[in-house]
Order: sequence, then C-alpha cells, then structure tokens
Amino acid sequence: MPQKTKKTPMMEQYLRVKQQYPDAFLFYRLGDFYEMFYDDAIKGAQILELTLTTRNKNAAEKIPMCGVPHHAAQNYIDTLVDQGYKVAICEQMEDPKLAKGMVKREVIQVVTPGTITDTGAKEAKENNYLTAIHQQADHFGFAYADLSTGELKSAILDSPEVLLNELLSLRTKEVVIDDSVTEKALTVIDPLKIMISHQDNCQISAETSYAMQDIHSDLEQAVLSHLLTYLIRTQKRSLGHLQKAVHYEPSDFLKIDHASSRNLELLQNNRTGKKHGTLLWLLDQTKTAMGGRMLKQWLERPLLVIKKIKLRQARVKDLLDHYFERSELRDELTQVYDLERLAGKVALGTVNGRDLLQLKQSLQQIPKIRYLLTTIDDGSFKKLLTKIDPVAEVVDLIDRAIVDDPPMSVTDGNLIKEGFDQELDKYKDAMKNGKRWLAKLEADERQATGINNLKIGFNRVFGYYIEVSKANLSKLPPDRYQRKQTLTNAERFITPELKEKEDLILGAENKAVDLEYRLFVDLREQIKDYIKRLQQLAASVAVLDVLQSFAVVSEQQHFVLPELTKKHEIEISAGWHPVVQEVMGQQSYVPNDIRMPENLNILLITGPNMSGKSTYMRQLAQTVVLTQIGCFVPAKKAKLPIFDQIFTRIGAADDLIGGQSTFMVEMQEANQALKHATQNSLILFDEIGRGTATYDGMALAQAIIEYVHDVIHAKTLFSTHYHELTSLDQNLKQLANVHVGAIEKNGTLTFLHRVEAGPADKSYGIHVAKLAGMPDKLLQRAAKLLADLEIQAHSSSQTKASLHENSSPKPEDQQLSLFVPEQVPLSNQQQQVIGEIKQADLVSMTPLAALNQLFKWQKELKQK
Ligand SMILES: Nc1ncnc2c1ncn2[C@@H]1O[C@H](COP(=O)(O)OP(=O)(O)OP(=O)(O)O)[C@@H](O)[C@H]1O
Repeated sequence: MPQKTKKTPMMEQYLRVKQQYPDAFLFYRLGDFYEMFYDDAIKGAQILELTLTTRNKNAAEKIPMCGVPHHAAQNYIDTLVDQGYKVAICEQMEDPKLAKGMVKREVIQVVTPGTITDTGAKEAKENNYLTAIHQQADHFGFAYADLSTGELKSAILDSPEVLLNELLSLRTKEVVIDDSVTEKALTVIDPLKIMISHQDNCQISAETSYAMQDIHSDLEQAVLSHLLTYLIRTQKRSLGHLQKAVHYEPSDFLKIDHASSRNLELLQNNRTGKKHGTLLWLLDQTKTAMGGRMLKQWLERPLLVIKKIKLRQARVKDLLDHYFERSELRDELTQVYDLERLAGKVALGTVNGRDLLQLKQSLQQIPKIRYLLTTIDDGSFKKLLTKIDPVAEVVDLIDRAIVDDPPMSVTDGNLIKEGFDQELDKYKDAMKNGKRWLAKLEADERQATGINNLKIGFNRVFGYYIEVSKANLSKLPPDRYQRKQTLTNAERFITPELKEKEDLILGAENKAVDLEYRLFVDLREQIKDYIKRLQQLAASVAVLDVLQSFAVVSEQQHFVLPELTKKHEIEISAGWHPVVQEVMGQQSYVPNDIRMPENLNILLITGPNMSGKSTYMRQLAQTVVLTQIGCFVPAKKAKLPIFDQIFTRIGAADDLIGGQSTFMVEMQEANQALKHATQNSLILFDEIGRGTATYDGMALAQAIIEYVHDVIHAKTLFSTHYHELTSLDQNLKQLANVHVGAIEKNGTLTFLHRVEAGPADKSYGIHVAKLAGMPDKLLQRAAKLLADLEIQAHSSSQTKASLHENSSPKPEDQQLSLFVPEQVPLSNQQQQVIGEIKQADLVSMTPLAALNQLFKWQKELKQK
C-alpha cells in the first residue's frame, strides 16, 4: 500500500483514480504502455508473468510497477478477467504533446467477467450473462443481461433454492448485489465461486427507464435498476441495444433442477464436463451462433403450453417435409453471421468495417431465406415470416459506404467507397493526382539525368525523396538536389517542388483519414436506428435455425412426432435413449417400450447391474424434454402428457454445495422430489437407499415408494436391487414390476437390455464383479457367502412378517458385513463407562468439562 510520502503529480492522479476502483486492476495509460503500480503491479506481474520493476529507484518510497504495451493489452485483460478479476482501463483523454500540465486521464471502461462482449469464436454459441439480485424478505428480485446480445430478463424467485438453480443454469460468472441481500442468501451464492459485485446507489436515466418500461413489480424494478446502473458505471458507453426487460416466470417452463439436468446430461457430460455425449450435442445441427445459443435456452426451458409445443412441432414437420428447400435453407443460414452480436457491437461502438460487411452479407441472405420459408410454409410459419425482415435500408447504407475489403482498424482510412462523399473524393483525387505527378516526376528526372534506376520513395521521417545509387551520383546536376540521407549504396535527395507536392499529398491523406473515420462513425450512428429491427430479425433467424436443426436430427435419427395427451398416460413403443444409441450405434441398441396407463404410476425396475436400468429411465426423461421443446422423439410411436417438473436421483452426483456425503445428497435430491413433485411431475429414482445399510436403505426405499404412490401420484420410475420390494405390487395398485432381462449360461452373463414385465429373479452382482475382473478367490468367497445368506434369509422369512407389512428390521440386521467380527462380552469397566455416558447431562456441561469427562472415560477404558 502507498505510504504517506510526497507524491509526484502523476502518482497523485493515479491514486485518485485507483481510489474509485479498489476492486479492479487499474491499467493506467502512460504513452505506449498501460502501467500498474503498487499491489496491482505485484499481483499483476505474478499472474501475467511480467517483469516487476520500480518507478522511482532512487527515492525513499519505491513504487512497484509493471506494464503491458497498449497494442497487446487485450490479451492481458482477457487473462485477468478469465481468472475472475476486473480491469479498469484508464486512458489519456488528451494528446500529451498538447496538454498543459498533467495529461487528463479517465477510466473509459471496467472490464468484468459478466460484461465481456468479445467472447471469441470458441464461445460463439454461449451466452455471457451478468446477473443481479435484490432481496425482500424471502423473495428475490432477479435479473440477467447479456451485454453482447442485448438480452435482458427479470423474475421474482421465491426461495434460495430457485435462486441457486437460476444462477447455475445461466452459468453466470458475475452477480451484482446491493445491501438488501442478506448474509444467509450470500451463503447460497458463495460456493458457486462467481464474482460478487456491489452496486448500491442506483441512477435512473432515460436509457434505464426505457429498459424497465414493461416491468411493473417493485422487486424487479429494484433489481433491474441496480443491474443497469452497474452496467452504465462499468461500460461508460451507450447501451442502446439493451432490449426492454422481459419478465419471466420460472413456473412457465418445465422445471428441471440443476442436479437433474446434470443427471440427465442435457447440456453437460457428467464425466468430461463437455458438450460431447449430451442431448445438446445430439441436437445441435444449428448453422448460426444465434441458433446455437437459442437451442441451449430452449433445452433449459422446455415448454408447458400445448399450443406452443404444437406450433413448434408443426414447424418442424413442415421443414421435415421439404428436404430440398431445407437443405438450401441450411446453406443460406451458414452465411448468416452473428447478427445479434453484430448489432450489439454497433450499439457499443466496437464495430469495424469488416463487421459491417458481415452484417451486410448476412442481411443479403434474408430475402432468399424468406423466399425458401414461404415455399416450406404450410401455415405454421406465418407469424415468424412477418419478423424475417431483410432490413434493406442497412444493406443499402453499408453497401454505399464501405469498400469490399476494409482493414481491421477504423482509424487508418481505406474504409469508405469512392462516390460516397464528395469531400472525401476530393482528397482522394488530390492524393491520386499527387501520386500521378510523382510518377511523372520520376520519369522526367530519369530522362533529364539519364539515370535509369533513379526512383522516388517515401518514408515517415523524411517524407518523399529521390534516391540515386552511389555509382550514378556524378550524373546529377550540381544545385537542384538537396541531400537528405546517405545509405550504403545510395543517397537520398529532395527538391523544393517535391516538398511542395508532398505537403499537398500528405495533407490530403491526413484529411482523408480523419474524414473517413468521421463518416464511419456517422454511418454507425445511422445503423443504430435499426438495432431493434436487427434484434428482432436475429431472434427469428435463431428460432428458424433451431427448428431446422430439430428437423435434420429428427430425420437422421428416425424420430417420430409425439402425440400430446391430456390424459395421465405414457405410451412409448420401441423407444431408445438417443445419445446412448448414437454413441454405441444403432445395430447394437435394443429398443424398449414404456407403458404407463392412467391407473399405473410407478414402474419398479429390477435387473442385474449394467443391464440398462438407468438408461431406460433416462430415455424417458429425455423423451419428455424432447417433446416439450417441440422436437420429435426417439421411438416408433409415442404418446405423452405434458409434465410440469422432472426430478431425478440417478448415479453418484457430485456434491455441488460441498461437504455432504453421497447418502446425504441422495436423500436431499429425493426430498426435493417428495416436497415439490405434483401429480403431473416425472420422478426417476435410481437405486434409492443404496448409500446406507441394507435394511435402512430398503425401509427408506419402500417408504418413499409408498409415499409417491399414496400421496403424490406422479409417474415414477424406480430402479432397485432390493428384490424384496418387488412384492409391493400386491398391495400397491398403481405399481407394476418390470425387469431388464439377462441370461446366465455356464457362469457367464449375457445382458439382453430388454425390459419385460414382472420382477427379475436375481441380482447377478457377483457376475458383474467377475466382468470387472475381480480375483477368482474373492469371487468364490462371495458366492459362498451369498449362498449362506440366502439360506438364512429363507429360513427367517418363514417367521418374519414381510417388510412391506410394517415390520421394522431388527437393529442387529441393519449392517450386513462380509467379515462379521467375533462377539466378545463387555467387561464390567466397559459396562460402567457405558452407563455413565448414558447418564451424563451433556446439555448443562461446559465444553471443557465434557472434554475432561471424555478424557476420564478414555483412561478408564485403557486401564481394562
Ligand atoms: N437398450 C439397450 N440396448 C443396448 N445397450 C444398452 C441398452 N441399455 C443400456 N445399454 C448398455 O448398458 C450399459 C449399462 O447401462 P445402465 O447404466 O443403464 O445399467 P444399469 O442397469 O443402470 O446398471 P447399474 O445397476 O450398475 O447402475 C450402458 O452403458 C449401455 O452401453
């Protein structure tokens, strides 16, 4: 930290600015470098691998310093932001050569993880959401924005769990809070390791009021105003492309909590964390980045309203029925760039000539796309067609102004077409004439001197010059040439008339470059007026792209149009798990039926390990999701109701919140379902109870099944290895057994992967252990123990009441162990200690007294 010694005016200025941005690295522009000082420098040098120096080596206070060249700053900024830091960019606001006294400097932007707009090609199909929270009692105003696309949404969330779910599914990197957010709520956010930024005082401007126009609740207005204030404070530029905030209700969509979405591998592969091997991966045949992002959003929020689902289905069907037009449409879409982000760049002022050409090229595809869509349309695309607007005015503006091959930079000229602006044409003419004059001068001089290799050149230091090789110097007339520079083999000269022309040419060039920049900015401002139309077009193209992607996948994968029913029944013939089949190949996959008529709510699935129970369960969930996003589904025939929520408890999920045992996570996930599921939900429970002792687990599993059966009535698939549970079908009318078949022959097991009615006859766990390559000796021992246990179970079952008739397992049965310890009777001493422990009044004991007591008991036991 800076000490209290006298500072130079520049360091005083630095500290004044830094004080306003204590949570960001301050990149302080000094000539061609951005410099960091003090702690920023120490930490920055370490992260960015820069050399740490000191600013004033000889002074008493040494100021740590490091810097990056301004032209390479972007990479360094990206690295810092990627690692979860903010960077405040402080620029020189005047030309140092012209400044009187200290050069004026200002922070022009704070780059933060949630506000990056240039996410690069790798993340083109990802949104980068900045989120915000405002709390009132147990309710949260919640909002999110993607600065690169202008999307802005808000909602009221009524519990910390829903909040956590929204934050997780949006994969936000930064959340803005104000002081309404309680410590308790922060403990929900903390483990997610996202950046928490604070914004307390809200400023309402014309821009922010516009964005909040359609939002009426106080809670959402509060959260939007601090989100928008934060954006204005960090971006310090126009946010004109932010769309009007749209209110959404999480309950308007099929609810799949984050754990279930992970279990089902909708967007993320559980093993690799990547897209490969997920439903998103299978479905993504989109051709545009906008379509890619939209597909993800649809997968995250499947629909509930039959009418909306049917509209998507009808559109997919129209696209499916028109193979050739669809292929052409796909070709056209390939040539559409990211309109949404291009519009964002126009608004943010970061667009360059090449971006504008991409915008023009994309818009030029639209009439053809429109035409193709009208030929495909059988009525379903009527409304979408009205929004596919080619914004011809923008094409015309760009076409008239921008050359066909503009440079990256917008400040170096060569951007604007001839004929666009008279004044610019004049300068360009002057430049051209000047150059023609130079060419003529070169020819004349060659003739006059007889030096054939005499040439006219240009460099930044001397301007235009005449170059003559040393061998020819003697041929030059003595007075006319003024020597300027000597090279090894040549001399360079100027003449008064050459200097005069040079002023004209260079003057025209500078003026042309300045004017081109002004014309470019002007054009950018004109295009800004069309941003809303461009955004509407982008959203419609994105929708079309996702729909064509559904059509392509449905065709390639032989999906069928599912029938939506208002009855509480599921009927799937020859269905399959689309991702597993895609990975393993169609030949080897065994399709299966799922039949759950109105009077059957629970399927209890048994079968060996590895036989396909989880796959069967996930297959149903993925089919439900596919149905409710409007896609066709993997089956020969499918009839499904609309589900409101999907709950899963499958596999050993990692514990996101941290520190809980697998069994605890298992119980929490099951509890989520039991608490929130309705009759219209889908529940998948995979081997509930296996995380604890056998009878404990079995008892819990039975109680859960009974609860779902009697209280919730949701369609439920429940897989289990507890064969005892299969007799539940005798008492529970809405439960049926199915099993996944396997054949055992000569001690080897063949999985059939076919789901059939009735319970499995045994578990085959030892066969699977054999498949896993366990030692023979161990397997023989296990087989022997199993046989003994089965005999014991058989004899005790004759006397014991059956488990589902409310018998509770005896405590000594609770933990089955392969290696039962020898039973040794307790000593008197031990019994006495146990007695004392039972008696001890722990509530009124101080921690120290308890510790002393424990110490005493331990000593007594050791004395035994
Ligand atoms: N219908 C099917 N046709 C062909 N192969 C299948 C089918 N279903 C599953 N499989 C294959 O069997 C493997 C195991 O499936 P799955 O994980 O669903 O078994 P499981 O019965 O749930 O096992 P466990 O009880 O050990 O959890 C899958 O990875 C897949 O390769």
